[in-house]
Amino acid sequence: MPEFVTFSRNVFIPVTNICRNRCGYCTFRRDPDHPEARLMSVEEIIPILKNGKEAGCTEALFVFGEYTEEVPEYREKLKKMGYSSTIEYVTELCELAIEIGLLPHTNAGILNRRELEMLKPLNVSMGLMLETTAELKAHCESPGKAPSKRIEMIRTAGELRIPFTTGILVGIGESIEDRKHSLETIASIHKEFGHIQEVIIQNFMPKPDTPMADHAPPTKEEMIQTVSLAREILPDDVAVQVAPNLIKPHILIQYGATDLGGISPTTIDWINPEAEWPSVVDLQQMTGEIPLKERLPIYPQHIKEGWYSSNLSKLIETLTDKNGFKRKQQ
Ligand SMILES: O=c1nc2n(C[C@H](O)[C@H](O)[C@H](O)CO)c3cc(O)ccc3cc-2c(=O)[nH]1
Ligand SMILES: C[C@H]1O[C@@H](n2cnc3c(N)ncnc32)[C@H](O)[C@@H]1O
Ligand code: MET
Ligand code: SF4
Repeated sequence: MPEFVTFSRNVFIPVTNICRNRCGYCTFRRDPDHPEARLMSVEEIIPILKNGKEAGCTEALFVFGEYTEEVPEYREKLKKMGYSSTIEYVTELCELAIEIGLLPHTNAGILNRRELEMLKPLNVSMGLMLETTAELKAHCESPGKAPSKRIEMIRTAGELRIPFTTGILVGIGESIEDRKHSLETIASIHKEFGHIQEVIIQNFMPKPDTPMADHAPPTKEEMIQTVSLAREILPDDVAVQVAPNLIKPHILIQYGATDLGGISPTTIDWINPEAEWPSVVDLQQMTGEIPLKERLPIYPQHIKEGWYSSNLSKLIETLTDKNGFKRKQQ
């Protein structure tokens, strides 16, 4: 059993759901002509950030469809808003979040080295799920889910010393051997660069009206097995994260999960909108005798090692205690 289990409080900003990929399991993505296709404006985002700050959140989680610029309708929308590229817009959003007092964590799918370099000074951490190293039908219409591309970006983030979240999506048609190989791949990248803070073992949730609507989700036993495998394969300084709105965490903690990811008092999980966030009190009930500890979206080891830019040092300092966890409010 771990000494404690960690989580963070975030606001989830689904900046755009337009995406060049078409993953078989995803309901986040919308076609550009769909009534729910969106590119959120700064005016829409500011109150969400402010609400989150007031509710005690520390993290602004910005999520995007991937390389939306490859979709012409989106490019025009962005231009009308006054931005020449998505990355330019993301930098402005991150600056806003910092001004309001939240630490940015961006997951915009695949980004190149130049884009990562632009975001590093404004993000305390970034994320990209490896998903799997297997070539699967779920990803046959998603060029950005090619394992080699994902591995390349995770490695580049390491070279740039960006604290990083990655993970695997469990139950999308991969075998146990594939899961093992995916986790070994992540472990070997981490051994080279030391930037991976957490690996999410995310259980696939079938969604209606998707190609994988009738594909069975992983069983509890499979999840236990995969969490155990992750704990065995990953170095000790990497947290194993499970999502407490998608699966009951107690048993998974016994097998090696040490983090419950971001939960939000003010926003929904836009990727799994049907799965409500537990409150902190619910979380404590779920973890039972194991104490909970609130962390920031940058882990203590990376704070200690100074893996953040000077733009972020003041905010990190006011939010942390002497051990690099969230400071208790006075
Ligand atoms: O609310 C969610 N947060 C998700 N997060 C956020 C995560 O829970 C926290 O932002 C990190 O633990 C950092 O604190 C992700 C972050 C990534 O970098 C990559 C994938 C995910 C996936 C989810 C998700 O499905 N739902
Ligand atoms: C942000 C992450 O959310 C995950 N994701 C996308 N769709 C689903 C789903 N139906 N069930 C669980 N996780 C999903 C992917 O792993 C993506 O990378
Ligand atoms: C909404 S999914 C998260 C970000 C990105 N579209 C990816 O799949 O990597
Ligand atoms: S999971 Fe991400 S990359 Fe795949 S379709 Fe959804 S938004 Fe696009």
